[in-house]
Amino acid sequence: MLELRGITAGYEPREPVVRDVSLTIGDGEAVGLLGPSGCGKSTLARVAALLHRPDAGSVVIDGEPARGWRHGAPREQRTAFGVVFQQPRQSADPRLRLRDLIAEPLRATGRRRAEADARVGELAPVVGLSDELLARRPHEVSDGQLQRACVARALVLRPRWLICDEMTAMLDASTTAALVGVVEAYRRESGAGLLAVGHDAVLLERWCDRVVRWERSP
Ligand SMILES: Nc1ncnc2c1ncn2[C@@H]1O[C@H](COP(=O)(O)OP(=O)(O)OP(=O)(O)O)[C@@H](O)[C@H]1O
Repeated sequence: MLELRGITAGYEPREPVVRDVSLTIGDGEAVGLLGPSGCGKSTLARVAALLHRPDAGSVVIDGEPARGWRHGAPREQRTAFGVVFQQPRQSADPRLRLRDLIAEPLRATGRRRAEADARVGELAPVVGLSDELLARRPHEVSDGQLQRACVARALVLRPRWLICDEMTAMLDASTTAALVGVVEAYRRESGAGLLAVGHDAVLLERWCDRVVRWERSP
């Protein structure tokens, strides 16, 4: 179970964008978070993935409170999360070929080249990337192709939890369907839970077991 308990968070301690929000995601559950632009959904998603330290409240992962944030989080907690953001170009190192971008979390956690190559070889067809695309750098591929690589990168360590922050906002209908299908296939096989943030009520209602709606900044 992933629990967000009484989270207050933002960028100015005196003006939090998220105030005292609690949300629980059960094992294997898919929860959608809908709300207007600027209400703090991405901020909460980043707190859930241990990427943003809240001003108050706690994140409890399978009964254990988060023991740090970003690189200060212990590896086993940090790597329990796979995260996909809206803008693949902002989260992709422009120097890396797609195959290295997907393998980045494996290299960062000290896995050998052969293991990384094998895992990338397994994931590339799942997300629909050919060998030729894997050899390209981000500026040589479309946003949809880059987002396919970012989804593979999010799955590469076999996370227990997926946090998808407007993962499909920039994508056409067929790439959206393909990537939601990839996430769902992974969840069926692994039992991972999901927090999917977005604006598209139709998509989230179809995708998730439960949708939480924020009307305005809580
Ligand atoms: N790095 C930052 N520094 C300062 N303020 C920020 C930062 N990131 C977001 N904000 C502000 O925090 C508020 C909430 O932003 P957030 O991105 O969490 O909202 P959101 O609901 O995800 O919006 P959207 O749907 O448009 O992505 C906004 O007013 C935004 O301007």
